[in-house]
Amino acid sequence: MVNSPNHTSKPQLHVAVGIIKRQQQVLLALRHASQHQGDKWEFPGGKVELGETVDVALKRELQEELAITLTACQPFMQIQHAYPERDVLLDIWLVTAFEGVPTGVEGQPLQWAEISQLHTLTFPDANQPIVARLQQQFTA
Ligand SMILES: Nc1nc2c([nH]c(=O)n2[C@H]2C[C@H](O)[C@@H](COP(=O)(O)OP(=O)(O)OP(=O)(O)O)O2)c(=O)[nH]1
Ligand SMILES: [Mg+2]
Repeated sequence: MVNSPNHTSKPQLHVAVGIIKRQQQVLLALRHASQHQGDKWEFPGGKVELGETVDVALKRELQEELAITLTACQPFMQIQHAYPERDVLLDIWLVTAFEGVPTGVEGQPLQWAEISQLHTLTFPDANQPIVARLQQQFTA
């Protein structure tokens, strides 16, 4: 394919992901059954659009999906993962300040999950290193 830099036909997605932390908990949203990696818990976020910086994309996604306004964040980690049907670059940010009350605008269930219990939940396959790093960094 002419437009694909690595000459494969797999989509390459750049995804802005927010870890919204409150004391020893993080906010999770349940992906809809019909979505890629459906019925799994995600950190809210979504695809970076053409011409957007990642932090601008994250701010937009958190507004669209949760109706909160991101006011401060810092880079946390990046994960490149090859799913059979698409490759993703997860650009993960720690959200350190926001305004508003998170709401599942798109009807998605939300939960504040204890960081120490994250390993008991089902996440997209790419997320394992995020869970490991959160537990390493924020649990005793
Ligand atoms: N938001 C999010 N996406 C993740 C995580 N882990 C993971 O593998 N992904 C993958 C699943 C999807 O393939 C991709 C996100 O794409 P998406 O289609 O859900 O993005 P979006 O929010 O822009 O969705 P849409 O508006 O197009 O419906 O990243 C995660 O923790 N959070
Ligand atoms: Mg999304």
